[in-house]
Parts: sequence; C-alpha cells; structure tokens
Amino acid sequence: MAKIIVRGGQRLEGTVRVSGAKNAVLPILAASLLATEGSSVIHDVPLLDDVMTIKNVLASLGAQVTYEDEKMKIAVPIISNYEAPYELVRKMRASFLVMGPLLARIGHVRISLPGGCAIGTRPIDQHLKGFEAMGATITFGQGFVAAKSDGKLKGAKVYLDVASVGATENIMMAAALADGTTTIENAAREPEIVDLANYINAMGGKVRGAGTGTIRIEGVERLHGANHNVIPDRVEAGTYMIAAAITGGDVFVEGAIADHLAPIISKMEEMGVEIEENDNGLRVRASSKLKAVDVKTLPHPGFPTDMQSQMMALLLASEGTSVVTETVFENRFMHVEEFKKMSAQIKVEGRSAIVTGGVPLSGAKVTATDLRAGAALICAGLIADGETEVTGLHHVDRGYVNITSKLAALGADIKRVSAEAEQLADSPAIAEDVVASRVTVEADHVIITDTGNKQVPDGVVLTELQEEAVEADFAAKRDNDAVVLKVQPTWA
Ligand SMILES: CC(=O)N[C@H]1[C@@H](OP(=O)(O)OP(=O)(O)OC[C@H]2O[C@@H](n3ccc(=O)[nH]c3=O)[C@H](O)[C@@H]2O)O[C@H](CO)[C@@H](O)[C@@H]1O
Ligand SMILES: C=C(OP(=O)(O)O)C(=O)O
Repeated sequence: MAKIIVRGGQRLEGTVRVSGAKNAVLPILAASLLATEGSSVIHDVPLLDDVMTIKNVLASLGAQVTYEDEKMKIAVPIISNYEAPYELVRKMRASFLVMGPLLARIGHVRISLPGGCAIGTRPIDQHLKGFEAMGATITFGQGFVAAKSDGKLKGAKVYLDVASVGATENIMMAAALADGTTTIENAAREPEIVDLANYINAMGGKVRGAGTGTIRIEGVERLHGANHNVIPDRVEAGTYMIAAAITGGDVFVEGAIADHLAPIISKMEEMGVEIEENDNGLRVRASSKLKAVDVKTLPHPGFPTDMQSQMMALLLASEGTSVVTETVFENRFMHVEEFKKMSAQIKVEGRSAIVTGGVPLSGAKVTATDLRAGAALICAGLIADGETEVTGLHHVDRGYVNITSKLAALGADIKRVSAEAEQLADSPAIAEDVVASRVTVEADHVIITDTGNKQVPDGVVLTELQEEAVEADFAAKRDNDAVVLKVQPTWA
C-alpha cells in the first residue's frame, strides 16, 4: 500500500508554487465540449488524477484531447457519444459536469448516477431542476439519469435552493447555447465560477454577474475554442499556508490570490499568523503562540469546507478550545477519528467539533478519508512526535500535485513510498549494491541516494535514451549524494 511518511519537527521555510485549481479546471474542461469550431488551449492544468479522469471522459465523448507541460488542447468537432461511462463517473463526481454541455450541444445526455461519497450524500436535484426549467425532460433508470431536449434549450429563471457550485456551473454551461436568457438566482459565488464564466465568454459566450448571487447568461448561436489560464488553486494554497503556520515557519506561497483566500487569511490572522500580500503571492509567518478560534464553513465568501480539516490541524496546535462547525456537507468529520489516533483531543457533537488545542500530537498510522483529510493529516504529521504514516493516497492524488516533493523542498522530513518500492526493498532479487543505495520510487521518477553505484532496482525498465541520460547524470553527479532518475516505472 502506498504511503506518505512524515517525521515531525521541521520548521518550513522557502517558496512553494501553487498549481492550477482542480475545481476550476474540471468545469472548464467540461465546458470545452460546447465549442463546435476551433480548439481550446487551457494553460496551468495541474497533473492530477481528477484531471486525467475528466480528460478520459471527454475523449470517450469524442473530443480530441492532448496534455503536455500543464497545457491541455481540446477540439470537439463532433460529439460521438452522449453517455459518460460508469467507470469514469464512479471515480469522480465532477464527471457530472459534462451533463450541461452535452445537453446544450446535442440535446441528449445519459450519465451514471454518482451516488454519495465519504463527505455526504451530495444530491444533484438542483442541477436537474435547472435543466428542467430550461425545457429538458429528465428520466432515471438502471443507475443512470438521462436528460433530453426537443430542439434547443430555452432560457429560464432558475432559483437554487442551495447555492450549489456544481449546479451553478452545469446550468451556466447548458444556458450558454440556449435560446434566450437564463437567470440563476442564489448562484454560487466561488472564484471557480468566475473562472468558468471568463472561459465561456472567451469562447464567445455572454455570461454576466458571475461572482455575485445572480448570474445572467444570454444564449448564443455557437461557441468556439479559446485560450485560457486556470486560476491558482486556493485550497492548495491554503493547505501550504497551514503547513507553514503549524510548523512556526516562514513560507512564500507563490501564486496565491489574497482575494480568493480572504476567509482563510482572516481566520489565520485572528489566530496570530502574520500574512503579507505582495504582487505574486502571500508570505506566511508564525512566530508566536497561536490562539484558538471558532470556524464555521459556509459557501463562498464564507470559510470553505475544503479547508475545514486542514484548519482543524492548525487548531490542534493552538492554545485553547475551538469549535469547528461544518454546515456544507453532513459527514465531513471523518478525519476526526484519524486525528485522535495521533492523540488529538476532539469531540464531535452533531455538526460541530470541539477541538482542544495545545495537546502534543504523536505520530501514528492514519488513513486519508477524503483528499483534504489526507492533506490535514500530513499537516498534523509535520508537528507530531515521531513518524506519521498516511495511507489512502488515491484521495490525495485527486487534488494535490507533488505534495511530498513540495513539502520536502520547504524542509519537511517527508517521503512517499509506493507499494512497489516497499516490495523492491524487501526483494532478494535486488543486487546487493542496489540495496546499498536508498531507493525511493515516486509516481513518475526514482530517486537513488547514491552509495557509489548507478543501478536501478529490478522492475524499473529504462529505455535506451533514459539509460544514456542516467549515465550522463550519474557521471555529472557522482560526488553528490542523490541521483534523480526521470524514468517511467513499469507500474506507472
Ligand atoms: C469539483 C468541485 O468543484 N468540487 C467542489 C464543489 O462540489 P459540489 O459542486 O459537488 O458542491 P455543491 O456546492 O454542489 O454542494 C454544496 C451543498 O449543496 C448540496 N446540494 C448540491 C447540489 C444539489 O443538486 N443539491 C444539493 O442539495 C450538497 O449536498 C452540499 O451539501 O463545491 C463544494 C462546496 O464548496 C466543494 O467542497 C467541492 O470541492
Ligand atoms: C470535495 C472535494 O472535491 P470533489 O467535489 O471533487 O469531491 C474537494 O476538492 O475537497
């Protein structure tokens, strides 16, 4: 089982670059299905499992998609399929975001019901209510939901009962090609909604009011491909801000946008963390003891639920008692039991968790119950006594690009061990001189801490070119103590 191993006690220092936002890029890639002409080039697309899943969903619908160097090119001259496959929807709920674009473009879509997940039941009634208001007929059967429209969708007034991010996005995309104007009332106001609206407008769409509670979408005849830069990931940025503060560190979070992070900055400042904004990011320093504060999650611009568990980790390191209230998802306290394994004192009462700060944390074996819980456990591991082993990394890989190496570059004592690397380390088949090296196998590269040989473990296949590069690299770095081999392990 792959795991991240953190040894607590290192103060973080330096600069960390924020990747493109997962929650912005997923709807943006789905919206690319709306363009009948030209191709789109999306920049700052993070290398995440969720991004690969949506890429596969788009390809399964007929899109031509390529991805290289954080750049995704998409052209969809024709849609060859109206059904998003179960295998992909099952992996990621956001696959549901192709529903609006498909309905708008070809008037027909069938998609496997995503079901509940660890953090809550997550119904889709508001998405469907919007499509119905625009004239679509909705049917259910065999675990699927289908939407059909006779002719074009019609602009409509939609009032959302909850300010759902996904429903706002899906309805916005469906409305972009509808006949007439659609108004979404009680729309979600998250920065990712604004990013999606900017992309639709760059494609030739007419979306106004994104970022406020009322969005107006005037349908247009057709949309074309466009260039777009995805906004930086505010949740990833917030996670590194917490990692910096929890270790009493001094970290520059490059790319973080203060406006997107306002509720997080404000809570952290209340605790005594110093946050300085400059042109290209935020400097986060924590030099004094942190104060306990109460936190309540709310739709934007309230405190984001996606930062609740990481904030809880920081509260564990503060002086005093805090109350954390989760109002967005009904079951987003699964990390509490994991924190308790690290000696944390937390009591859950309904939708609130009472957190006793200042109790020393001890390293333990813990499991990421969702992607943010995984990040929060890693943050707690940074200050725990001894070693913390975090498993359940498939969650973390959905939303964090290279979290291990980003934290290690800031000085954390952290490494990722793949299941295969563990097996390799135990394998008698590995030559003695390889065993003498320390081998860490990451998703797409192998690090050998050199003890004077350049062999790679059995099971790692090098192409001829890679072998040459290894020779050259090795010769150049013989005096250093680590050789990084950029190879594709056979299991990747
Ligand atoms: C890919 C993506 O962008 N995911 C984010 C998005 O998820 P997602 O878009 O799924 O979250 P929503 O904003 O839709 O959900 C908010 C609340 O509304 C409820 N609801 C939602 C839709 C609906 O039709 N009916 C209904 O009752 C949900 O159960 C939940 O309690 O916003 C969440 C809330 O900020 C974040 O935690 C997720 O990281
Ligand atoms: C809950 C999250 O994502 P998703 O909506 O994709 O499950 C998240 O990003 O924390």
